[in-house]
Amino acid sequence: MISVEEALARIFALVDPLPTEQVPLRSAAGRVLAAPVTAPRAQPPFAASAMDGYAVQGPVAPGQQFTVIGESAAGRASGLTVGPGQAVRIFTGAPLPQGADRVVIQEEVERSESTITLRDRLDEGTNIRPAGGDFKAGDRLEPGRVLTPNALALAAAMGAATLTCTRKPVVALMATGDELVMPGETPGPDQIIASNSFALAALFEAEGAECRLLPIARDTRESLTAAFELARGADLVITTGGASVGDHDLVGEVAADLGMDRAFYKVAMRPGKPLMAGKVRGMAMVGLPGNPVSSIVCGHVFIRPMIRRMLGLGEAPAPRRSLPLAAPLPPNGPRAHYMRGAIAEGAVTAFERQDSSLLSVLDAANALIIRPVNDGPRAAGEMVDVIDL
Ligand SMILES: Nc1nc2c(c(=O)[nH]1)N[C@H]1C(S)=C(S)[C@@H](COP(=O)(O)OP(=O)(O)OC[C@H]3O[C@@H](n4cnc5c(N)ncnc54)[C@H](O)[C@@H]3O)O[C@H]1N2
Ligand code: MOO
Repeated sequence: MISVEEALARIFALVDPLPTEQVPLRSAAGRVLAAPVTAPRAQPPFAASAMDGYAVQGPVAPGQQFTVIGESAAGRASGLTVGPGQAVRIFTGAPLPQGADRVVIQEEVERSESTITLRDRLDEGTNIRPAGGDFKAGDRLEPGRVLTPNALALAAAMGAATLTCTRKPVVALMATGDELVMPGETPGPDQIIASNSFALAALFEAEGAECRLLPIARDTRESLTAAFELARGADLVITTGGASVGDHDLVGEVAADLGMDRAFYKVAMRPGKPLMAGKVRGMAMVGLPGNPVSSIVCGHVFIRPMIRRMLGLGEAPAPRRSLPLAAPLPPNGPRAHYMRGAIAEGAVTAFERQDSSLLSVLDAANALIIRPVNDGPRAAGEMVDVIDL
């Protein structure tokens, strides 16, 4: 058995960043930017008013009077030059007239015909947004980042109608097992309802992948081979179940028959021991254990980082942070233990029941507590690493 770290390194080695494609700005939310966006001009392109009021030449004092000589509105500059004693009526976002160095807001002004008189209390600011105050021509949105709503607005302001993004990894999810039926179907007395793929698809799609749920493969060579056939064209095939040592655990054998180049089988972790990975027919393949919690924990620990690598976001394990324990923990055994836990008031507690079949416990959890191999007993207050769920 190899360590979690070694397994992750070998998983990273199975994939490369995917090619890029052009994506309309409107569809680019959550995508990974793969080429810089460069501003062809500054924003604002001209010095602009930040308020509705009057553009004048300073300094200003209460009681001072100006003659209004014209108007500058957003999208319609005045074309005028403001001299001493002159004012241009101006609105938020409008270009500042030549000669003006201050906008007096209209609340601070008494207007009569074409004369304004400044009131007693004048604010300090100029109320002017300098040209290029937001960004300058040549400023860039750097690639290798996820396009958040804020980044999309910035790209739009730079005038980019189409963005170069990394292609979405296509992940084929293959649940295996004679006992499984789909939600909505009526299970026989000795059947259960398939759940793993729904969590995994949601996790991977949130990370930027496109998931295809294949029909459930039965525990026969024929059915598994047919399912692998249906996975063709995917970047990554994820199987769940059939990974262990039982007589009906055929995923490894069938993958081997299909020419799998195996990177490893079995990892010193709990849950997730019977994990396998390699390449099959040009696709990366990871075989996850069937126990729902095992498959989902492996999804967090291995597959999400793998998808990020395919998206060109580097090679980093799942982010972790350090938190104090709210209750003591017994010593750990020879496998790294990813314990389901709950964070409350800045401290984390492991659930009593840690069996890898318990989806109700996983749903109640908001963290995985990482216990290193052969970690000793831990007292309340000691720091542990956690992955937020
Ligand atoms: N003699 C041994 N037995 C087992 C070992 C071992 O080392 N020696 N390892 C155990 C561990 S650890 C795990 S994890 C499981 C993993 O086994 P498989 O990957 O072969 O998974 P299955 O046997 O197919 O299923 C396990 C369990 O999960 C249920 N399952 C499977 N797929 C789904 C799904 N898509 N949705 C919901 N539930 C699913 C399945 O019905 C079983 O109950 O092996 C241990 N055994
Ligand atoms: O590794 Mo199994 O995943 O402990 O339940």
